[in-house]
Amino acid sequence: MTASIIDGKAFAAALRERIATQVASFHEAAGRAPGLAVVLVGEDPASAVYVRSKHKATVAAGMGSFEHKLSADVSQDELLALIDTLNADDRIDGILVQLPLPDHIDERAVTTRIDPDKDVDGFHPVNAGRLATGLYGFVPCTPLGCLMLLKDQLGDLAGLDAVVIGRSNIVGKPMAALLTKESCTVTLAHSKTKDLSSVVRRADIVVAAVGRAEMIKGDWIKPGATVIDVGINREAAPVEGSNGRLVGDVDFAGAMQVAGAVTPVPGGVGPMTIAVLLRNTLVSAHRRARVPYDKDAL
Ligand SMILES: Nc1nc2c(c(=O)[nH]1)N[C@@H](CN(C=O)c1ccc(C(=O)N[C@@H](CCC(=O)O)C(=O)O)cc1)CN2
Repeated sequence: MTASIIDGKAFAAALRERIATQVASFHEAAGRAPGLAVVLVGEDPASAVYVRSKHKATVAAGMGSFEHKLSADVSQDELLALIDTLNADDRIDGILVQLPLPDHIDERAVTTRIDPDKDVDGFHPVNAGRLATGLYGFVPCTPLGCLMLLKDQLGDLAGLDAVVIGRSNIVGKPMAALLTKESCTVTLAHSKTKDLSSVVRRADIVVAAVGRAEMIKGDWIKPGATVIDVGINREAAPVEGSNGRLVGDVDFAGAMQVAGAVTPVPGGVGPMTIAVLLRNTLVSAHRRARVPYDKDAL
């Protein structure tokens, strides 16, 4: 059996096109474009690439992009003061501080300073609480992107057995909450889970978000299962000066022999993160300007 490959890159491109159409309608109705502020602290090369991609995608969708690049030694107080300014700026509907932050800055202090109603990353405890209790709020981009791919692949998820491997606040926990909301039977597995391979073997849906290259083996997968690989791990470069291969948390070749469908790395979940960020920003703009929007198109 050979699984089908879930093309996250194509799905994300189509979502960004639908968003651009709705941005134009919003602009007409509200007299302004939705605005996204992205804050980058320091020079982490991967973060710089992601922030550049966010800027390009924001502008391409017709939104206003407000970039703030701060030096690696900026103080926490200066960063919090910038967030206060962005919270008060009416042109800005969404605020995102790129993670990871330098060690001297407390990530929790930063994410909780963002106005929950502009928190398009969905990392504020108020939004985590809203998701956990079934209230309307912002959902973190990566897990919401995974859910969109799963629903596109499988339709109704009710009654399916799902395992989420990894319990981070950014991916694992919100993913488990989203799947619970879809009436899946959810297991949230982690580094202390006993006999992980048996837990994975029971699942119709596997979401791997552990951050360990190719940890989930092909023979752990239930035949026909849908596998969503959130991991982005760079292998050591084969020759000095070149880039190592990107691999996910799942042994892709092994999973392809058994699963029904698998997301690749790259080109699976990753591109959904930025497309959903635009979606959350557009939704925020509509809510803040009290302009109704077409939920089904997003
Ligand atoms: N404030 C936030 N910080 C971070 C988030 C986040 O959602 N909010 N997520 C990640 C980084 N990230 C976006 O910020 C991101 C990661 C990966 C991709 C992506 O498209 N990946 C490509 C491969 C890219 C490559 O070649 O390296 C893929 O998987 O196809 C987009 C965005 C951490 N920080």
